[in-house]
Amino acid sequence: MLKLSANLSFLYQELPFLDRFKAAAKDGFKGVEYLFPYEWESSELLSLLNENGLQQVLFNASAGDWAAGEKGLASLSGREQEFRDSIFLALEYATALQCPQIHIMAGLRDETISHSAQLEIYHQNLAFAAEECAKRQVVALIEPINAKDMPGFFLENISMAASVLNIVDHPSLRIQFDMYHIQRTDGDICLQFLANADKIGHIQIANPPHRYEPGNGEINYPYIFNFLKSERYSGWIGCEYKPSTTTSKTLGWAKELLTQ
Ligand SMILES: O=C(O)C(=O)[C@H](O)CO
Ligand SMILES: [Mg+2]
Repeated sequence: MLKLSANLSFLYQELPFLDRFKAAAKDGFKGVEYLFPYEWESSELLSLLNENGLQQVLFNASAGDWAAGEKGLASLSGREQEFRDSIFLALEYATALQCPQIHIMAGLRDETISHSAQLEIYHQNLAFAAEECAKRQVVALIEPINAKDMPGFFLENISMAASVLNIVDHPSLRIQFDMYHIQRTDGDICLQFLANADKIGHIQIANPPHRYEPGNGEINYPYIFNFLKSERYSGWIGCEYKPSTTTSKTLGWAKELLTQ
């Protein structure tokens, strides 16, 4: 059976953040994910998870100065210590929230150094993060993000993510396969999934062109869900979409999956 997680940074934005846990549980979600937990105490977040019978599925390691446009630290020259500190902090939260995976964003291409030099930094930082994650039974995830939404993002497509995993070669490092980004960058969602199935740790969904809910856009999600069932995908599927109306009204497509 497919397991859906509510991404609370995207869904239920009609509510204050801490109220979104209850709303997600009321709609039938058993898991939640979101961008960053760091402005709240982990004890407060843990109480909300427990009160609402929810599992924390994923959150991101700090991505640098997000408000100033930074998109991760993992490939940035001269930021190695900050990167390591971001992993230690993420792992403290992951342990407290019993969260099995963290997403580590690559950062933007730095044109002041060569691509290969930046790639080498990325590999080394990910090897460090994977090793630290393994000590806590946490999986580190990397996600290719489409260049139309995030120009200059260093990890630009699924084949680059696969090649990074081949080089770093650590069992605690896997791909966050966001179908919205895959569709906008490469297409061939099912074939890309099959080619990389052994490397995929987490899936996220939204429907192009507007990043709306599955039932509203160009990807045929009923076909994709049947495909994932036939492939016996057993990880979580994060609903990381922009609801086209209030969130609960966009969940018609998920009724069967949320009531199982
Ligand atoms: O935007 C996405 O698709 C993500 O999953 C990141 O965590 C945030 O940019
Ligand atoms: Mg995503």
